[in-house]
Amino acid sequence: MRLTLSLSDNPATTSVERAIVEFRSARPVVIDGPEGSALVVGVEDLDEAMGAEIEAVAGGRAHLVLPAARLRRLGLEREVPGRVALPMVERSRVEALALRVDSRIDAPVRPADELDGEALELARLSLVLPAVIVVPLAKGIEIDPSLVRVPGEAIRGYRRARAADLRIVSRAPVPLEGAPTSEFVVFRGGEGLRDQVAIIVGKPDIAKPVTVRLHSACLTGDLFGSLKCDCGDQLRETVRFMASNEGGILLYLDQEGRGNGIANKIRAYKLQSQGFDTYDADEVLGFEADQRRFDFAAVMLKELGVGKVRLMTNNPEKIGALAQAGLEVISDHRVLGRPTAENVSYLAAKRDRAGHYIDLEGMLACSQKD
Ligand SMILES: Nc1nc2c(ncn2[C@@H]2O[C@H](COP(=O)(O)OP(=O)(O)OP(=O)(O)O)[C@@H](O)[C@H]2O)c(=O)[nH]1
Ligand SMILES: [Zn+2]
Repeated sequence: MRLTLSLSDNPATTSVERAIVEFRSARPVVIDGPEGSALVVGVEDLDEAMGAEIEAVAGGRAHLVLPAARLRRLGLEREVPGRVALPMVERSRVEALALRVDSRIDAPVRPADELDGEALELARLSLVLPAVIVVPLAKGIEIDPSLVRVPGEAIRGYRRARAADLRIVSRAPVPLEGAPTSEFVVFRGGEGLRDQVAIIVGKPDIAKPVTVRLHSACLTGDLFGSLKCDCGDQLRETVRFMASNEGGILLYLDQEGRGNGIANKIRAYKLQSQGFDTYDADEVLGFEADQRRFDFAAVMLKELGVGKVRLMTNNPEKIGALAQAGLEVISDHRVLGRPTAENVSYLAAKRDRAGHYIDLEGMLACSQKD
């Protein structure tokens, strides 16, 4: 008898998720495109054995793909990702080209093709360093049939498909300090299968504009009170404000490190300890200023029945994303943490380089009064 039960109603999304698991486990995957297929592996995972295997199948056609941000840091003015033929650079230099601050590029860089771009997107979705080795596969070449294959097109459409698919899987009251009437509502189906959480504080009237905060996870700041950012203060101040006013909804979004993941954020912190600011450090690693998308937050709010929001934020991107998704957004409420010696330059960079509405002088004056 043949089992006909379908494993998924969306095979494209499923194949991307399998590819993410493989990528995070340091196993190569095959991306299929209209022009052909390629074997792809993250630079982070390139060890001697993997390198030798790649050389065996590559026949001189393997290349290193780097995002535009990284190429800029290597001294090239680029708007699009680029590729360097691996036979032109020593394998031992690959990691340096992907990561090292003092690295220089001395081989020709050609524009990446569509499949190269999809390989980089897979690395980003997998929260590994966005630097990949791509090996175009010659027609008819035999490869291990247990390797996971994913259509490139599915990678490109993944974030959008996932956002549309979020569903509530559990909810329960969780009394919080200072906000005893709070409920946690867990959504499943986000990017990379990461769960997203809505915390309903008090009893907001959803017929009126609801006070809302989209809060991207920050392990160091939210949980440990890191002095490098303002996240912990913003989180607690938001809950306190909602509890002592008409209630509200806080979306706690699994977007650690502006969506780059905790490993890349701590890599960026290491670079910051060497003098790079928050955006430059991310650029060295190959990330543009902000990886996050907030369209799925609008889906969560709509599922909770919310149509009008009063958004607590300083970030114009969040305001734009919710408005774009069809929510009515009032955005006159800023959330200011405490400026510290360690976070003023971070706050100034957000204001000057990402256009966040941060009145740093006002914050400093306030904190001196306290
Ligand atoms: N990559 C990177 N991420 C950081 C750094 N410092 C903080 N973060 C992350 O930045 C994000 C901050 O998110 P939010 O608190 O939502 O803040 P925001 O985008 O500044 O917007 P608002 O607070 O709403 O004004 C979290 O995901 C943090 O983990 C850093 O130096 N580098
Ligand atoms: Zn933080």
